Amino acid sequence: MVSELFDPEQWEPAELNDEFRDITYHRAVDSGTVRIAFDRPDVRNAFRPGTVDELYDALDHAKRQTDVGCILLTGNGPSSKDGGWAFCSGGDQTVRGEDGYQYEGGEESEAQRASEDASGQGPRARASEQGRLHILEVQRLIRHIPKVVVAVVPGWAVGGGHSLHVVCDLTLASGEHAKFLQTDPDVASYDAGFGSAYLAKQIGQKKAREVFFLGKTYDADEAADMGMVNEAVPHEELEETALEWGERINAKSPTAMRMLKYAFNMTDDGMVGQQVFAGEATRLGYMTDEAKEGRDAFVEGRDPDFDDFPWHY
Ligand SMILES: CC(C)(COP(=O)(O)OP(=O)(O)OC[C@H]1O[C@@H](n2cnc3c(N)ncnc32)[C@H](O)[C@@H]1OP(=O)(O)O)[C@@H](O)C(=O)NCCC(=O)NCCSC(=O)c1cc(O)c2ccccc2c1O
Repeated sequence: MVSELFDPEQWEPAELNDEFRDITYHRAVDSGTVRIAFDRPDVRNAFRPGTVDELYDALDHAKRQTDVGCILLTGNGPSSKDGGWAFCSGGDQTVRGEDGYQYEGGEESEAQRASEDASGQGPRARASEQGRLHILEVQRLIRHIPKVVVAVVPGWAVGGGHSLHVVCDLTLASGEHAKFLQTDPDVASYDAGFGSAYLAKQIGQKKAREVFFLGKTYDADEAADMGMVNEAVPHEELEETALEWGERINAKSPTAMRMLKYAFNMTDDGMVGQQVFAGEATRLGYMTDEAKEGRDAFVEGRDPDFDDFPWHY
């Protein structure tokens, strides 16, 4: 069983799924939606460095599927130990070293080993001696991926797990079991980027400071009232609803959705936000006959003739 809320009739294993150890990766049978799930329910889906590598690989794979418009990010459950549910409880504190989270011996998955072999460069420093904080790379991938990423929260979203839901485009939460909590300062950590500053853009400065400085736990309805959760639904309906959201999203224009996501990002993302948006504007430009004329003229060794193309206003 993948997860108690997982309906096996709706999903098939995605490429790479069999090679993952700490996550599962599925593709919807009937729509362009994928489901990526933390799969360490007995530790509230805490992530270790290998988990983060797998998450990055799955997201990067999903990014390159041109028939996929929606990514669901969730946590499998419940815990076999106590029946508790979690989206993600952040970095696994048992493998936290002095400079980040440490790989344990043999933690690399088959997928990582395969990708290292395929590079032809021998083992890269992926499973390194260095501590890692590369969940931040995952955050940036979620932020820039040209698809809608939905955090589907069946239980605890805590610490770095809370920050992950913040950076997702939408959050759908279990009415009964979802709980939102920031423990970063309890364990002397701080996500000083999307996890805090961007959260303040979502729920306001006072509330964001309350989340970190008082460390209260919020249920799904409270989190929705605060503006960091889109909707709370009955636990049993969580994944069904998430799949419906995926279908709604996939029915829309891919270009419009991509441009909208980057437009929403741009005001907060500085020059990188402008670059990402502008890159898509360039792509649209490349698709015009006007651009083809510029390219063809160069290739054919003649002056370009733009006379037929208007100066739009
Ligand atoms: C999540 C909890 C609030 C749940 O409490 P509950 O009482 O329901 O459950 P238990 O506490 O009994 O937990 C069950 C079981 O899971 C283990 N566990 C839970 N969380 C973790 C964890 N994060 N790491 C390791 N293990 C965990 C727990 O020990 C129990 O094991 P047993 O063997 O006893 O069964 C509560 O568990 C909790 O508060 N967890 C810790 C949350 C936390 O502090 N997370 C880390 C925050 S820092 C972070 O995530 C982070 C990561 C980064 O990579 C960053 C990078 C850059 C900047 C910042 C980063 C950052 O802040």
